[in-house]
Amino acid sequence: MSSKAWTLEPKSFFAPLSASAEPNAATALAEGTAAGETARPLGGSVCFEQVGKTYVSSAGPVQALSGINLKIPAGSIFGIIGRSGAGKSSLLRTINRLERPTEGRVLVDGQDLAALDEDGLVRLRRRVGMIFQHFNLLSAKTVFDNVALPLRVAGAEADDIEQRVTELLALVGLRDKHGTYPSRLSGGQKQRVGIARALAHHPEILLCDEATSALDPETTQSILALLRDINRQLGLTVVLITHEMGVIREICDEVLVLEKGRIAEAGPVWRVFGAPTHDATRALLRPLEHDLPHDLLHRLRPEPSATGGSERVLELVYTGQDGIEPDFTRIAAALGGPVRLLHGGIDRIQGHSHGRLLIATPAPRPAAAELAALKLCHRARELGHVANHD
Ligand SMILES: Nc1ncnc2c1ncn2[C@@H]1O[C@H](COP(=O)(O)OP(=O)(O)OP(=O)(O)O)[C@@H](O)[C@H]1O
Repeated sequence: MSSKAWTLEPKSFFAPLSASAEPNAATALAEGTAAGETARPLGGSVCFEQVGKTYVSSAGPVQALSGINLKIPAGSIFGIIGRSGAGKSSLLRTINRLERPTEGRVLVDGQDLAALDEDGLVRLRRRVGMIFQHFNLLSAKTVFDNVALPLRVAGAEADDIEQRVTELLALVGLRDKHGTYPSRLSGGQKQRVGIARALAHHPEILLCDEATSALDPETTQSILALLRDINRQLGLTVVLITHEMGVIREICDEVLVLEKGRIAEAGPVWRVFGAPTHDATRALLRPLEHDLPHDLLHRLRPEPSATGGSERVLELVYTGQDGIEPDFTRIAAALGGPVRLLHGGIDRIQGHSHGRLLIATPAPRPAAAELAALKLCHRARELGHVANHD
């Protein structure tokens, strides 16, 4: 569990993940905070009590959440996973009341969000920052103005805005980008601006909706490093949705698995990932089971992309028996479509082919087992899907 204390942890703690441009920039803000502000009372816990959410759509009611009872401890990094449509965003968005539950209650530090009036809602949104997959920056405004926006809306003085934005840009490693427009930034830099903007009002909770899904693996690592530094140094609760199980394994303390709007299982990551008890969790964890190259693991999803354009990833194993050899012409013919070799290798041992190949194909059929039945390999299985524009 993350420490909620304001004491700074040893720098070496950050070493493995500190890939940000200014790796321990969070320290600067924490130190600045300690000098310039009074420490806040510790906060940032979230409690869901029997939460349900039913949307009314033209096609009829859609039950997105049902019977959610859960506590997110203050100061933790909490992951929410589940298949597409499981209710992850609906649940996350109840924490800043972008969605209102149709049943039950959501409490932030014991305060029932349903009871908030308009002023209370404004205060809540300052306590709960949010970052998004596509960053949601204003393209006609500079980095400085994007980060300053929530402070301006709140009526802050120009000097205070200048000081806070400068602190925030140092925190996220973008000191030299004040006057740059978003179109001139990389994806990782845009997300850093999004993080700085979300932290403008010293929130106690940071909600992250697929915050690294649009980023390459290396940039993902640097954003995760930043989120973890922020969590450790500022004591902020981080609640994140991701399709990338590696992200959960890397930085989360606890994880919730949602399945069809209900809790499949929840608990410390070591326990849920170490001994999953629900089929939905096992399906989500399948990509982690394989010894895959890092970039491929990062892109692998348990299901095809909802918007189309993804390829199946198949593992073909050769054990040297029966003279079976990798034959791409026959494999492509069996799949009825093109095949890309992603990874793998074959050794020749006393004239027999041994090894493993990972291939990608847009062909939805046949099932992996049929490739073995056709003697195109000894064993085959489907590992998941990758978007072919990745
Ligand atoms: N505004 C809405 N009106 C009607 N139905 C909705 C609305 N928002 C979400 N839903 C439905 O509620 C269910 C849960 O959606 P939600 O976006 O919370 O799932 P999710 O797990 O975040 O999915 P994804 O991973 O694809 O983003 C889905 O069936 C979705 O179609």
